[in-house]
Amino acid sequence: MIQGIGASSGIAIGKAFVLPNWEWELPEQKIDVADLAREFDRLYEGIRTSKVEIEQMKDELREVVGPEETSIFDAHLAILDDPVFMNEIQGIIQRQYKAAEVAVKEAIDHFVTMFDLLDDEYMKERALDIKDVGNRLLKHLLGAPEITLPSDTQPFILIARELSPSQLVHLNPNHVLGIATLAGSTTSHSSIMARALGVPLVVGIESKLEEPIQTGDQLIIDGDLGIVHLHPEESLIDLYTGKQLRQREKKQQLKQIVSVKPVTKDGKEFELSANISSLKELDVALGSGTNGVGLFRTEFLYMDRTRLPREEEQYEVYRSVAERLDQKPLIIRTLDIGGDKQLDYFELPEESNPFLGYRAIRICLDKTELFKTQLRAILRASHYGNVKIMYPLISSVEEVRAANALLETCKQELRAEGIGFAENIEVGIMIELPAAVLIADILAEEVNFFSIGTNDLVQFTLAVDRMNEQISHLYEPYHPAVLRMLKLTIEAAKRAGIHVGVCGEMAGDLQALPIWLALDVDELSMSAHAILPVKERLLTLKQQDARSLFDQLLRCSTSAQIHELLAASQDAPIAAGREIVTKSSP
Ligand SMILES: C=C(OP(=O)(O)O)C(=O)O
Repeated sequence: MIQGIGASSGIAIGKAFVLPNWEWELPEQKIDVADLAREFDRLYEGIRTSKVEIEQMKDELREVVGPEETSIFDAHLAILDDPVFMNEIQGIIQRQYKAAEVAVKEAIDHFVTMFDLLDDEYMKERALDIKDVGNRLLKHLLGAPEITLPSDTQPFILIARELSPSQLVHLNPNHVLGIATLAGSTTSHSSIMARALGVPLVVGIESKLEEPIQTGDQLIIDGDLGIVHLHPEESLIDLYTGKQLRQREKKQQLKQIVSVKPVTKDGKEFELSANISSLKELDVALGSGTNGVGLFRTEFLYMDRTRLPREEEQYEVYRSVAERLDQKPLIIRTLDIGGDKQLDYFELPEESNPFLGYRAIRICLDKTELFKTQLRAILRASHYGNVKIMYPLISSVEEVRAANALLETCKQELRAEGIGFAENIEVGIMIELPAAVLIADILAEEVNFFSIGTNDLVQFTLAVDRMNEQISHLYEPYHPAVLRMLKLTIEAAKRAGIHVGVCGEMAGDLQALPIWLALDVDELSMSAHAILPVKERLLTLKQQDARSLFDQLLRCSTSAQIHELLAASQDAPIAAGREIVTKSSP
C-alpha cells in the first residue's frame, strides 16, 4: 500500500502503464562524418512524415470548413519545400556536424528571430508558421511526446513522474482508468483537469514507493483516500470492486435530481454551473443539468498544438459551446497561461516566481494582437448564445480599462466588417488577488460580474505556492484570512448590485456550501462531476442556519476550528447555536 494524496476521487482497478520520459532532449554531442548520410535520411523522413500529417489535417478541415480555410496548410507545406529554410538546416548538419533535430531547432530560432525583428505583421505571422512547421518536424525527429495507448489497447492506469496540463489534454478518459503521479499537488491544473474528466488521481507517491511500478503491474487507485495498492490480493480487489459498484450506484441515484431546481429548504436558489476546458467536458456538464458554463478555461485550446490557434479556429469552438448551451450562460475566460500552464511554442521567460510573473492578463495586455484575436473570436461567437467575457488575474482598474479598450477596438472592427456580435456582451473579472479583493468596491463599478477564483486567491492570500508539495499543508482554503477575503468580495458585489459567483475548487466542496449560502452568492461553478453531489446537499440546507454558522466561523481563530464547525454541520443539519470556544469577532 502506497500512501499519497487523493487529488481526484473514485476508484480504478487495472494494469499500470508507465509513461516513458517526456523530456525533449536535444543531443549535445556532434555527429561523426560517417553519420552525415544517416542524419540527412532522418531529416528527409521527418519532412516526409510531417507532410503526410499536414495533408491529413488539411483533408479533415476541408470537410468541416470548406477549401478556403485550408490555405494555411499549403503555406506550411511550402515551408517544408522552401530551399532557404532547408539549406539552412542542411548547412548546419553538413558544416557543423550537428544532429538533424539540433539543426532544425537552430534554423527555426534563426528565422523566427529574424522575422520577429521586422516591424511587419505579415512577417510575424510567417514566423509563427515557421515555428509551427518546425515544431512538427522536431516532434517527428525526437519521437512524439504523446501519450500513446499500451499495445494491447486495454484501458490502463497511468503512472508518471508528473503530468502537465498540456500532457493531460491528450488523454482519452475512456482509456485511462486512473492516474498516479510520483510528484504533484492537489491544486495544480493537472489535478483540476483529472477531476473534470472524472479520472481518479493520487499524487505525491514518490517518497512512499519502495519498488518502482512497472508497466503491466496490477494496481488499485483509491482517489478518495489517496492510496495506491501495488500487486493487491484478490480479496482486496473484491473489496474495492464492491466499493466501486456502490459509487456507481450512487452516481445513478443522483441522476434523479438532474432536473430538480437547486433550491434550499427556505427558498434560496443557486445557479450551479460547470467549469470546462474543452468540448468533451461539456457533455458531462449538460448531463448534470448545469445552469451554464461559469468558467471556460480557454488556455487548453492553446495547448496540444504547435502554434497559436487562429481566430477562426477559436471562433468555431466558442460558437459550438455557445450553441450547445442554447442560451444558457457561457463565461469565457480569456487566456490564462503562465505558472504551470505553459505552451511549448510560446516561450515564456524563465522567472523566479512564475505565478507572480508574466502571465494571464499581463501577457494579453502586452501581446495585444494575440489578445485581440481571442476577443474577436469570442465576440463573433456571442452572436450565437449567451456569451460573457471574463478577464483573469486582475489587480487594478487600469487593467480592466485597458482590456475593455481593446475589446472596444475589436467591436469597432467587427462592425466595420459587418460581422454580428452581442453589442451588450457582459464583461466580468476573476477576483483572485488580495489587491482585487481590497478594491472590490471600485472594481465592481467597472464590470458586470465577479467570479471568485479561490484556487489562486488562497495561494496569494497565504503566500503558499499551490504547486509546492513541501508546503501543501499550508494551502488552507478554510483559513480565517480567506473567509474574510470572501466576505469582503461578496459584500462589495452585493452592494454594487452585480452578479457574483465562485469558480475555484471551493465551489464544488460540499463542506463550503454553508459559506456560500450565508454570503448569498449567486453562482457556484465547479467540475461537472461535482454538480449533483453539491445539489443533493443544497436541498437539505437552510440559508438562515448557514448565516448563524457563518457568524461562528468568523469568530474562529484557527482553520482547525473552522473545519471542525463545518464538518459538524455536514454530519447533521446545521444547528444554529452549536458553539465551540472562539474568540470574539475583531
Ligand atoms: C478558477 C481559478 O483559476 P485557475 O484556472 O487558475 O485554477 C482559480 O484560481 O480559482
